Amino acid sequence: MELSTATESGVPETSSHRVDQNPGPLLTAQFANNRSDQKKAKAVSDAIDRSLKADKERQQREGGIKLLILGPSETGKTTVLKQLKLLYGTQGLDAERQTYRRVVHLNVMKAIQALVEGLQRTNTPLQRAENLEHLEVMSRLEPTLKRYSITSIGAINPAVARKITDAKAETDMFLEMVPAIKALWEDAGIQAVYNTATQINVQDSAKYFLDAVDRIAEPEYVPTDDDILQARVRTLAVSEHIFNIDNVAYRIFDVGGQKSFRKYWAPYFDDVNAVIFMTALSAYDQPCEEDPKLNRLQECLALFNEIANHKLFTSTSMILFLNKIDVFQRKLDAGSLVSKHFPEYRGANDYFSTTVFFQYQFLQQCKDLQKQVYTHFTHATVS
Ligand SMILES: Nc1nc2c(ncn2[C@@H]2O[C@H](COP(=O)(O)OP(=O)(O)OP(=O)(O)O)[C@@H](O)[C@H]2O)c(=O)[nH]1
Ligand SMILES: [Mg+2]
Repeated sequence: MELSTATESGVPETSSHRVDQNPGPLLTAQFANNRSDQKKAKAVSDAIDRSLKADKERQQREGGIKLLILGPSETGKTTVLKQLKLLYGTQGLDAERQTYRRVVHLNVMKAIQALVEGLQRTNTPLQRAENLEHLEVMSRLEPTLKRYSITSIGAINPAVARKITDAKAETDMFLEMVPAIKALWEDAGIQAVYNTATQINVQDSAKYFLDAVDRIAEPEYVPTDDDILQARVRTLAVSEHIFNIDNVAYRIFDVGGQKSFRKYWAPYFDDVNAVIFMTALSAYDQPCEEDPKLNRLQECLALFNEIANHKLFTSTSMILFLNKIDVFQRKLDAGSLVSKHFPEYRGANDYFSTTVFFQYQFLQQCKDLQKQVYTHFTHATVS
């Protein structure tokens, strides 16, 4: 992963204080029964409180450092987790490699489908008339494709079992679509939609996968680490992952970022050492999927406001990843104006000025001026 560091990041060390003897509640009761010894009882009670606190700290220390990866959907939370698996996991991404074969197939089909939708919505003509028959193939397969959806990898999820009924049928469908996918992706009409229509909801990895269709369609195709980093699977449930880094256990939680899944985050907010808050800078010109009237980055700022000022995170380190800087740069290069979506921005439309502006927008959300927010500009799909 490429990190461009604005400030140094860090996770606080837990206290090394240890209380070995816990007086226990029985002792307190004995003292409390004797009125003249109330002072002593209070002292013991305080000792118990201190002891419980120390126990909690020890538990936390022995249970590892707890880190949450939070942020809206599609900002790269699971991608960061994959990077951690590559860096610190015992088997990298091998455990999920086979499952990702199907994910990649689906990603390719959904990418071309989104581009075809964009073509139709923007009334862009195809360059080659003979490609019209491929549009027909696409629309014929669309209802079937809608039924296929992988929403979590490795997790037992009844919804997944219902949706993915037949992996072979899915692969056959992909292979049947390959000629249409290739011809359409090479068509100048589709390329124009990809290059200019930033408003269409096509995934960031579309070009990566569509350029690689021949390799992906090979019978022995096995996804590479890069393929897995680029692949998109919506996270539904909160999942916990344990990494041992320099003999310290890190318990890292990945959550589903869509609005409807955020209600499941709160039970994990206790005793958190650090929060990595993910945001996709490239979303500055995109509407929210759940609420198209809302700008994605505005919605992300509001969510960061909630998290950074949450009462359970007063002493939690806040690490802010301003992610997808590659896509962000590409949009600026294509002439997409930040001021069109953030009218209060009056500066130049270059990378440096705009990133300073966005960083300030995020830091401004934090009401506690003493709170350190460690900021990084990231490109999470670089291996
Ligand atoms: N180009 C580019 N793509 C990225 C970057 N980070 C993540 N992606 C891609 O963005 C897509 C979404 O990433 P995820 O990690 O699944 O997003 P998420 O935040 O976990 O989303 P939810 O699970 O829905 O909450 C994937 O296809 C990733 O490969 C980046 O820095 N640059
Ligand atoms: Mg995810």
